[in-house]
Amino acid sequence: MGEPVISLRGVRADLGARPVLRGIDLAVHRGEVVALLGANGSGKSTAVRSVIGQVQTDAGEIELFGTPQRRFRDWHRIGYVPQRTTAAGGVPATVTEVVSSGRLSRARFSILRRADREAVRRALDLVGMADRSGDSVNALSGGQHQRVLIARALASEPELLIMDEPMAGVDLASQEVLARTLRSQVAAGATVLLVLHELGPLEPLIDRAVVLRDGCVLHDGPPPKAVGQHALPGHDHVHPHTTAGAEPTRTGLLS
Ligand SMILES: Nc1ncnc2c1ncn2[C@@H]1O[C@H](COP(=O)(O)OP(=O)(O)OP(=O)(O)O)[C@@H](O)[C@H]1O
Repeated sequence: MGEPVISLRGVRADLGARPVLRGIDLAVHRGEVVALLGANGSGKSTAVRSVIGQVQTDAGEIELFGTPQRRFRDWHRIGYVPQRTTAAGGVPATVTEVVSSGRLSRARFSILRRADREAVRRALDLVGMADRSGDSVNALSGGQHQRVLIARALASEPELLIMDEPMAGVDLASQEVLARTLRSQVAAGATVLLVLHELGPLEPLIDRAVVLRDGCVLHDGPPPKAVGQHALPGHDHVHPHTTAGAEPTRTGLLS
């Protein structure tokens, strides 16, 4: 097993008066694909947002690539795809502009050079959106929009990909593109942490599943065999969430 890329030990987080993470242990090793599963409100998004510093934790330790999170600076090594709350953000940006913003963490002085523009182009190619590069993101379908957000995360050529429900509300064709994109990232050695509502088409990729219930780890091991359409019974899915956490860490990761 490779070295831990993500390590959470005894992580607790209260949001408002509510204990949302109640002592989470979670390790993701280099090259692993780990699914974080659990019912609505079990704390999955809060857990991944605590990993990238968007939720302040109240206890426990978080390490990224072996470095305590508070000293970690290499945020370009992480690509984050937030939970999608709307089909488009309402900002009149083009597909290229959105994907380019994911490259800024790599670019010196925030100036995109040729190599950066090529990386943006590669990311767009990977998700099959190169032909839409000049279009406004507001003109895209939900699935296409999600592909753009994934391209944005890939633009920094990250070693670790964290995706919060990448398949939610995504049409079948886009799901296939996303599964193919992930496969190619994994084949190239990426480490992946996925928040999932159901294993679905990503199931063959997943090495291990961590199931949360009520802010605690209920299971850490082989992915549960498909239970109907959903990874867990009784998983009734409702969105979106409000922004959590008081003072997020400045990471350059986009939410
Ligand atoms: N900013 C906040 N303030 C207070 N409570 C919050 C905040 N954000 C989330 N919560 C609550 O924390 C709990 C866990 O939320 P979280 O989004 O982490 O769950 P989840 O497992 O990702 O759920 P889902 O499947 O709906 O995405 C929920 O009860 C949610 O209402």
